[in-house]
Amino acid sequence: MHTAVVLAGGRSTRFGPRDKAVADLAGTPMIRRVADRLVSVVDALVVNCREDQVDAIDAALDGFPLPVRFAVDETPDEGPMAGIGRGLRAVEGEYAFVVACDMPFVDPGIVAFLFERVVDHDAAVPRLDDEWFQTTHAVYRADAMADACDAALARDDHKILAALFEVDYVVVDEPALRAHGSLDTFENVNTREELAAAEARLG
Ligand SMILES: Nc1nc2c(ncn2[C@@H]2O[C@H](COP(=O)(O)OP(=O)(O)OP(=O)(O)O)[C@@H](O)[C@H]2O)c(=O)[nH]1
Ligand SMILES: [Mg+2]
Repeated sequence: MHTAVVLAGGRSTRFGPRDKAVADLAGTPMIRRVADRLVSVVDALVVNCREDQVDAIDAALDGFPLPVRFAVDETPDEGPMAGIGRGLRAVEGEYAFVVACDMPFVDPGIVAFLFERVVDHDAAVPRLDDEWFQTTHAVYRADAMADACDAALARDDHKILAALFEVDYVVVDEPALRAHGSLDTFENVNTREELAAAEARLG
């Protein structure tokens, strides 16, 4: 049983007045594009967001073929790591792929490979040459990482790496990632300009 946890609890401040999670990207809400890319590699979807986002996201996911569950932030605006922990608590299986709602080119081949690499560990985290850990595009053992998130938050540390470094993680490097899919998987849409660029690529 593999789950995807889609993080959508941010305020999209660089994007503008509206929520990028449900922004139209070439005719499809962004979060729906992310979800649709994952149908072949997971069995269920968990969406982490604020209460005030639920109706719009639920509408965007209307007719999605897998079970969808919402994991609403108890306290909003605690940062993405709090969202990861909250989302992972709602996961039923052992492992979950955590992904930001603004990664519309997420590659199922790479996701499947991360699920392979995480076996016997608590996390499989991509890291490209000369870049930092892709913690919002990683597979986690749900209970271990949720515990690590709670522990970090309890000491008022909101950094994702503070939680990650508490668990047994493996780094998945660029050559391995390239062998399993397109690095476009990590592209994320933060601004209107990036939305236009993504739209252009989708033709
Ligand atoms: N639950 C929760 N998720 C968050 C929070 N902040 C960011 N996220 C999510 O983390 C992911 C990466 O964050 P960003 O790309 O910075 O998105 P954002 O914070 O909405 O956008 P900006 O306001 O422009 O930084 C996105 O999927 C966000 O929805 C938060 O405070 N709580
Ligand atoms: Mg942000």
